[in-house]
Amino acid sequence: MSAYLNRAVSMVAGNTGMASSSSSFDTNSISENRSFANDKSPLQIFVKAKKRINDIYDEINEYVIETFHFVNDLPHDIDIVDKAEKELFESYIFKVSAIREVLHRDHMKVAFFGRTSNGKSSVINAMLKDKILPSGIGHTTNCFCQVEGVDGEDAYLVKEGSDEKLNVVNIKQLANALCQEKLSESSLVRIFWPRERCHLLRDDVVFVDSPGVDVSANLDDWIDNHCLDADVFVLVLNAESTMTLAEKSFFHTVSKKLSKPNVFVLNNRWDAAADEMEFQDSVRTQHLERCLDFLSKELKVCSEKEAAERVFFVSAKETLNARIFESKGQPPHLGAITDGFQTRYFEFLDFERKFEECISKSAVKTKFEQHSSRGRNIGNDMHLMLENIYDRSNVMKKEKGGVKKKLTDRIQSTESNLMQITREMKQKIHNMVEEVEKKVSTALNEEIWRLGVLVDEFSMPFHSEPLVLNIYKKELNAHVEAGLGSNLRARLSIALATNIESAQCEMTDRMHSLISSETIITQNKQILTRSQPFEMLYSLNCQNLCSDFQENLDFKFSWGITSMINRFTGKMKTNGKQSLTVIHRQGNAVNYTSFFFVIYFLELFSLD
Ligand SMILES: Nc1nc2c(ncn2[C@@H]2O[C@H](COP(=O)(O)OP(=O)(O)OP(=O)(O)O)[C@@H](O)[C@H]2O)c(=O)[nH]1
Repeated sequence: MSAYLNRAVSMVAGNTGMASSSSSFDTNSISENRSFANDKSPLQIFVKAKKRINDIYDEINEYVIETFHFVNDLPHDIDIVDKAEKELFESYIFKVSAIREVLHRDHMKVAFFGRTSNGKSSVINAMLKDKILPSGIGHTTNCFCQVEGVDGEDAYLVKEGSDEKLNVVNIKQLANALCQEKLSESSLVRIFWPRERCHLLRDDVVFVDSPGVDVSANLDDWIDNHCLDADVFVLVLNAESTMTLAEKSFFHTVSKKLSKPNVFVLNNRWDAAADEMEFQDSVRTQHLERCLDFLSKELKVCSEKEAAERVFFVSAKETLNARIFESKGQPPHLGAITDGFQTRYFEFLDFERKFEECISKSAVKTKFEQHSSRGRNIGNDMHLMLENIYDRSNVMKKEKGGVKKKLTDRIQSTESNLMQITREMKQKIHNMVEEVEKKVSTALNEEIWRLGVLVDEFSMPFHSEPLVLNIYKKELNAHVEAGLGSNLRARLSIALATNIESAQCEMTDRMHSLISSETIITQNKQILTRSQPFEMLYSLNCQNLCSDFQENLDFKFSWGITSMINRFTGKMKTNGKQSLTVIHRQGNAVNYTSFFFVIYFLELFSLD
């Protein structure tokens, strides 16, 4: 009672209280309240929270998608993230998108219950400031009607199980549409009303009107289908009578299914009490006490103090009338039915403000608390997973760093060893070349000394005829070339081949020591195929060597005998332009030729 008095005093301060006449109606206070309803409405708590949580979820969505793509795009050969983890990251994308969808649809829901004709539809219409739902004497609401805001100018309704949008131009049409259909009591008709016509719809409040609780035994179904997501319940009572068992038992069931539902009680038709002014206070006290007891002691949904802020005495019909006049630019008190309109009207405004505060806070809590904790959990889970991945990649980085260092060190040591081996091998090759040169030179020298034998073996008959002589020379050259070649091959090939093979083996062994055994196995085949048998080729081409030789069958040699002896003994350097001494000798031409060859070859292959 005291709460009521405080409320009444605060609302009508400066006026004559409940008995004030409709003519002294304070229009300034009303417009103040109206602007409050629009701009500073407690519903903004929900509206802002919804915007904020949607923004947060947009960010979470970006984060989740970006993370998934990052994880998914990691090279497959890098074993940091396994398949299960990738799938988990992907699952967060679906989770977040599902939550975002729910969030976009989230609204504040208020459901109205009470006996038939108590004025449920009238209360909703008064709150929406328009005759949206049909109301009248008798059972007018035959199913659940949900009024929700929609963008645009056109109102329409959608029946349960259908996507068809039925145009609704006016209330009569809506009433007809609802009556024509044989709808079950617990079915739902959704009425979409332009949200700009009412701030409650604009701010995402959804109203649910119900058939009278006295006309159905299916209360459980009603609760399951229409009440579980409701943020606020309004019990609309008829102030002309007392609360019935049906009304009480419905809310008992609600409070069993939902933990501490927010229940407001409207003692509607309070205008009727004005007809019996002398009993008004006592009736009010009686109703109030019963309602407070019902909320705090029977349902136990709130304390007695809180309950005092949830019980109101209003006239929905009057409020609706006032608002309709107001919307036409006329004074609201024209809608008054009886005396005390201003008090009842303010009490209705007070109900609306408390209702808005309650529904806004409750919806933020019930709708967004869960989503925000889910968002936090998703963020935390992903953070944890990414940290694990980060730790793993750090370990891997360390390992790879170690391997890289080992390899770099190995490359450096291999490079320096390779340079060392290359140097040594170059030296070895150089030595071998020198040795080969020496051996070839020695062998060639010896063979040249033995040229006489080769020439002696040449048995072609000699003739001084120039033509025959040319053929003779050619054959002799070929004979010497073949003989010298085969002699050199016999003397040098094996020794040189052995030498080269051992050098090759040494080189291969030393190269093997530089590379790992596995690499050797894979490379061995190639190395083997590359090692061809060593073969020596002696290309003497006597024909060319002797091309500048002009025989003189008169045997007029220009070298002196001493210098020739010096030449044979190697004491004398030759430049191919020695003075010649003439020797005259008749006899065996073969011997002369032989002699000549020896001298000539000695001059050619002189190693000086
Ligand atoms: N005097 C007076 N009449 C009211 C008030 N509220 C509603 N009525 C009238 O009561 C009748 C029933 O109102 P409704 O709003 O249809 O009641 P309801 O609870 O929705 O009824 P159902 O839809 O049948 O369950 C209508 O004729 C209204 O004009 C009020 O505050 N004062």
